Amino acid sequence: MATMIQAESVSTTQLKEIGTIAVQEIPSSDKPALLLLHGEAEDDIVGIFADVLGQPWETTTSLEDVKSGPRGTIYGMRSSLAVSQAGSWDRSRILINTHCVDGPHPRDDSITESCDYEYLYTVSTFFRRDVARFLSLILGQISPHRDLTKKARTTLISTTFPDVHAALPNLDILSVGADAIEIRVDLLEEPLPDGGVSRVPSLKYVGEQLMLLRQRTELPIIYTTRCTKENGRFPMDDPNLFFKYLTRAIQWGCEYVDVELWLPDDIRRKLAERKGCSKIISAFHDFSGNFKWLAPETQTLFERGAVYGDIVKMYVLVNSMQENMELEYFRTTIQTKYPHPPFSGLNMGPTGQLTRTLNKIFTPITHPLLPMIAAPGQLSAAQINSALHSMGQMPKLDIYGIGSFRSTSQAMFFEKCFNELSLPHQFTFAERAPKASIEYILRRPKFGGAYISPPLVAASAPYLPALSNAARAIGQVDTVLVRQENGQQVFIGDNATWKGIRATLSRDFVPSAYSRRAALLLANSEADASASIFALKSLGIGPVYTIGFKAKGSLSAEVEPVRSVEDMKRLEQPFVIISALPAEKSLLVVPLLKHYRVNGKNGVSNGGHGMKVSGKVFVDLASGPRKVDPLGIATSAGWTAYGSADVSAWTTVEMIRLLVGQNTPYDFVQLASGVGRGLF
Ligand SMILES: O=C1C[C@@](O)(C(=O)O)C[C@@H](O)[C@@H]1O
Repeated sequence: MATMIQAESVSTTQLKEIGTIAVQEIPSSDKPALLLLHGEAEDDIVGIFADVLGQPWETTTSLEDVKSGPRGTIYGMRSSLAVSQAGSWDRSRILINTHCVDGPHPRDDSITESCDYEYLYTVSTFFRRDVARFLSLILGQISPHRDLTKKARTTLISTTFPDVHAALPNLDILSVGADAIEIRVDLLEEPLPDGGVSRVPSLKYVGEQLMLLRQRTELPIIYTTRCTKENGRFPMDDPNLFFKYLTRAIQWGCEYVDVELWLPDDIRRKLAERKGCSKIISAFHDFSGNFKWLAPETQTLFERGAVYGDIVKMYVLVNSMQENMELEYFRTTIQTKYPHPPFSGLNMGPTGQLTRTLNKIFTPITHPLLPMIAAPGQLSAAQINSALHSMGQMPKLDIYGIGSFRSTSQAMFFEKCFNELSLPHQFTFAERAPKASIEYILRRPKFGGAYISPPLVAASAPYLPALSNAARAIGQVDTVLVRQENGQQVFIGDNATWKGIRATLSRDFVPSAYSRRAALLLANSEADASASIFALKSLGIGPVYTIGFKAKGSLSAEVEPVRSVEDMKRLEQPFVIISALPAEKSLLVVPLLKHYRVNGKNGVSNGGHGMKVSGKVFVDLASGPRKVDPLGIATSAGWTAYGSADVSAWTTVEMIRLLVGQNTPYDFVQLASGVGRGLF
């Protein structure tokens, strides 16, 4: 069975001898079993889902075929046919209703109700990465919540648009520094034929608004139906209205669903039972001005929220500084008593702004480009950072970019990002000088971290004794972090490049698409390929065949060199090809791309037995001028192709997260580079 790398942990006690790397068995049932319902003549979506999943697919007219067919095959069926046979459906597969919003068929909510999930899409502009994100979440193959709970501080941007269309042009800027984005469903204003707006937007309207937002952002979405008593517009006379709208949010694959604490227990329980991979934020707001943080009932409120909440949020309107002190006392005592679930607590109103800077879990932020603030006293990310700095909570650090001339545009991006977020840090770019220069920079008094491009060979840097698991296994450090351990400052050598490669690979494919499939890797040396091997192994890839080098290090298990045409003939068909060759050798990959070309439309080829098999992925890590265009050739041969600009942008996102704890959307990195698709 394939092995998967556990790459997250940073070990500061293990020194950098080539030790064993932590591995974890991939669950055997990692190929999901799905049945997709689709509209008449809209079965293309089944092929796309299957392609994203890396699984074969079939369309059928009978549920009996679906039950007896291979589990790994994705089945598609016209929704009208499924409805007539629904009585005999045994729920042995995850049932997803797909609906084409700009297609000819009206959406039938009764079909949605009988399905586990619903996927809404447009064909006029299609977003394959949205399919990958939706499937990865509902299948539990990614966990944004788990990732966010590891961050020291998290924020959410609360959008207050009556129509999401208005947000789209500025979305990348709005979301710089945000870890999640909130859609205030209660603030959406659905236009009515009579020129007015509906009191409660219809599910159809809400679904389409959510779809639009999700197509344009990679941030986890928080879906909120705020009630009238808590500064929202959702009427409170019928709690079932909340149940209906929040259930749909789960079916649409929202990462977070905001569930107000006043809702009856059975509604909150049923939502928790159905939440699947979505997370619940238990929400409580008090605008009375009489709330007491230190009253015994306040702890009870937290405990009630914690029953079904993955996060408990308690926000109250205050008038005095004293109440800020009381909240901070409550925060410390409650999280000492109950470290889980995380507590997001703050005081609203101008007096409470201090607590908006001290809260560390999902602090709501606003942005000058939003039409209005969502609640009294809300601050922007930049305002919070400035306040934290002035209170001594965010000391100024010197962050370095150490590298060659080629990477100076990355340096400019760091500067832009610091400015946009009002971070107090100083960014300095240092040209890589011989030998001791990196060690010298590390010893500067305010050294706060660095990225190093091209990366440093870990074994050549005795001044970096602590390495992350990834840096140790890959043998290369591209990011140096400064952490406090037992009151001591420690430098940690980390590697962000493998995460950039992994993020690129999983942009249009779910992680399980890679599991147990073969990969082909071309490079001049093992060092050039090791971040790719690590990324592939983290996705549970099967055998990795190499051309140009033989792997000998800690990542060499299941990595085999291809030395001859005979070897080539017995190779398993590769699902992914990565070229880590320099630009001038790029053309060497071309015959392979053509040999393993993907036949048919959209990279979907017929695999025999009436089954259609899925497409493949090509990544070219080379940058600089070249004689041929491997990406163009790959695309026309049916491959889904990515270049070094994609990988670099994802790597930059990861570096900024590691070095200054801020989230910058991939699209913002692309945008700020100002040069077409690429930064570097
Ligand atoms: O719950 C909250 C917090 C909030 O009310 C605030 O105080 O910032 C803003 C709302 O959009 C969000 O749902």
